[in-house]
Amino acid sequence: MLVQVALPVPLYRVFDYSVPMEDNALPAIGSRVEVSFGRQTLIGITVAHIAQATSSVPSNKLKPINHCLDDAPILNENMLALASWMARYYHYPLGDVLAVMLPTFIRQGRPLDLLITHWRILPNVSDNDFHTNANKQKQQFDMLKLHGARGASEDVLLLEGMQRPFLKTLEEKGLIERYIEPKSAPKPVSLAKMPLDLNAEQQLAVDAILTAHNAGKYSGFLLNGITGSGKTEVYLQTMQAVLEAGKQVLILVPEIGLTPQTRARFASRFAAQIVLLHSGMSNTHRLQGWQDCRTGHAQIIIGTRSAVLNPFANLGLIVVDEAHDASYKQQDTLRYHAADVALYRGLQYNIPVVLGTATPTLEHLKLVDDGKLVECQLRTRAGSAKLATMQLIDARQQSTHQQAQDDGARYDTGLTDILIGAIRQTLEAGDQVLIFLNRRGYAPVLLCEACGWQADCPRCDAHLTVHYSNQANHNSYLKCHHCDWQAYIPAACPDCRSQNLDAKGMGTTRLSENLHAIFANPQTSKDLYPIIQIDRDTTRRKDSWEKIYEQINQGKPAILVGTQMVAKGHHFPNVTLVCLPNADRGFLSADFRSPEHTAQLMIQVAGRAGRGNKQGRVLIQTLQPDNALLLKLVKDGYLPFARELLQERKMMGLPPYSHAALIRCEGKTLLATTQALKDAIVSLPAAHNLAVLGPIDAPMSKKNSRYHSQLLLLAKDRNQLHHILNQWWQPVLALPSAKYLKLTLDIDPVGW
Ligand SMILES: Nc1ncnc2c1ncn2[C@@H]1O[C@H](COP(=O)(O)OP(=O)(O)OP(=O)(O)O)[C@@H](O)[C@H]1O
Ligand SMILES: [Zn+2]
Repeated sequence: MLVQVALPVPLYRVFDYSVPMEDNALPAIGSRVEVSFGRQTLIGITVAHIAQATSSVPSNKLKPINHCLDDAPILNENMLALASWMARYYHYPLGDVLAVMLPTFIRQGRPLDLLITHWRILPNVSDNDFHTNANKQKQQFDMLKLHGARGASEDVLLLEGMQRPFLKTLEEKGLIERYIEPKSAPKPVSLAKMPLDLNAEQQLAVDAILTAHNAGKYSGFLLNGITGSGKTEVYLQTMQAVLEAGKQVLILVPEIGLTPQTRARFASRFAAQIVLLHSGMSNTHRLQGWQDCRTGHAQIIIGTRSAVLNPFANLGLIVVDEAHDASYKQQDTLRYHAADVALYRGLQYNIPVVLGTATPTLEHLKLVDDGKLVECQLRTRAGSAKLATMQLIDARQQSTHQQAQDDGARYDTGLTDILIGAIRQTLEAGDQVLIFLNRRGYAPVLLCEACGWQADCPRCDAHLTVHYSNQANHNSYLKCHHCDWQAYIPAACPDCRSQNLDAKGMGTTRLSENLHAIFANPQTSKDLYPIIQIDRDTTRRKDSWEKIYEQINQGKPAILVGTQMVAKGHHFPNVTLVCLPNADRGFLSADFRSPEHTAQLMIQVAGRAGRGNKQGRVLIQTLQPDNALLLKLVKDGYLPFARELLQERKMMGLPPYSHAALIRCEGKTLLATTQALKDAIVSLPAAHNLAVLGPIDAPMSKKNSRYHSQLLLLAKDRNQLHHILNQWWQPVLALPSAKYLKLTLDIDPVGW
């Protein structure tokens, strides 16, 4: 007998190896083996046993495995089935699929059992054990103290800023100790807090999901509930029954929303083993989390996209929160969509899968129409909160506020007087204001007023963003938000030498500055209200988002200025006014998906208003107040708007009424990338109901000094599309041009 091994190489096949005589048994299917591959040594997964006679490799060419790494399979049938389904559906090599699925340490062949060092404070040690001059030690001691009697793992402590030498010193002084936490079977989950009384619609949703759970059947649900309708409470009460039945629950959350607050929402309801899985974790923790899912130690698993690829001992429910969120689609290597994979896994385990959102994607609405998802609607806000009112402000007719500069000249703040009046009124009433601007930095363009020169990225088809701050540290530079290229701000125009360079447009930093100028005390120029900027620049540091979060939750009047980071599921009860000074631009974009995505973002941001006891309102400042789509969204709300878009897509035969595959080609010149796609089309099987669009230059065709062309296949029938790709895609990758170009395939792309 031989073993067939899936190896992490970009080849669409598995490899046959023999097993040395002295090995007593064949490596089990699902276990890791180390093999020689060319001149490399690789670690792969055993996926089958075959008789030598059936191998296509002649026996004198067969190589033996070096050794088997596992006594028992690390991947069960369920996981292997998942891998092979993903390989088929996404047309991606099996070995590479497995490489994406597995934690780094598993791929590197490390043992499964990790011994993670924990540190804790010894009992009877108190603050008095420190001398006054041991400040730094005391500070480190206090950090550990925050973790209570159980302490925390070394990894976590180092991440928080503790330093190893100090841990050692404190240990030598007999103040703290290290220990290895024994893993015992988790205790049954119990309630830490009483559930809320559900309203009728919430109850219907919980009942529907639990009916599927009790029957042990797969069922996909779209929990379509407006912002603040209490979807979380539906998750919690459904989870309760599932956890009490001794099953695990997986909750997927968008990339950015994964803050300690997410954990706290679940930890405050259940006394349970909760495991967090996200991209910022160390390899040690990723492996530990993977093991905890696999052994059943983890009872509630909260994770971003890739958590859906984990092995689970006894999964009972999957929740995909904010299911519309773009971060669920992986945009490189294996381009999977976590919500689609979640549905597949639900089928595998015969369990319910809940996709929760206030702004369902058109794909999910179509699945409801097709009877593939059961829709549960929550049409009102939970508790006493009311949905905020939405109002358009015509920025063409309203004058924008002019602010005087030190030299007396006036500049335009980009905010209409109506908006400023509403902000002032809200602050004076003791409430908070949220202003949404989806652009970080100071300004999106640096322009020469004399000759029209603009500062562009030398590596991308994009303007450089001006990062500029008036504050003391004078940190000014130009930066490309696509490739991170940085440059100094030139003193004069490189083309015409004019010194008349001007930053055009508005980023969050500039808007915050304008707000300082407008709302500060005119005598002292001190802020009367804090202005809190929330974007990737201000939350880069580990704990900065948490600090901001705390400050907001104190509830004092403040102005929050944020990018889409603030749109995602946050609950700030004192925000009563939400302003969108120019969020509606997306309705003008050429991308047919842009209105859908823009509307989702607008509704999510708007949904942050009035979640507490006071009525909220939303002001949308626009230059296109007659735009039919915008009017529909504001007047009728998201669902009727989405239904209208869906109707348009149907008429035009666009997804979800057709199925798409996007082929991208990346190379040194557009000529080469376009030609490669033309060569590829030649072998495309002729088919009815298949539209071939392109090759065309990709949007932003130059990125990071590489050029991109693309080709789109649109088919009426999904099976037909996959049938064609099965015949066509692998030969395309074998074309001569594919050797020096990068060709990728994206199934169900979310943008093109
Ligand atoms: N049945 C209920 N009775 C009273 N209050 C409730 C009930 N259900 C939920 N709530 C409260 O309503 C608030 C909003 O709920 P939640 O954050 O779950 O909304 P959501 O639907 O997730 O909104 P979003 O989509 O905007 O994130 C929370 O403070 C929650 O405690
Ligand atoms: Zn760039």
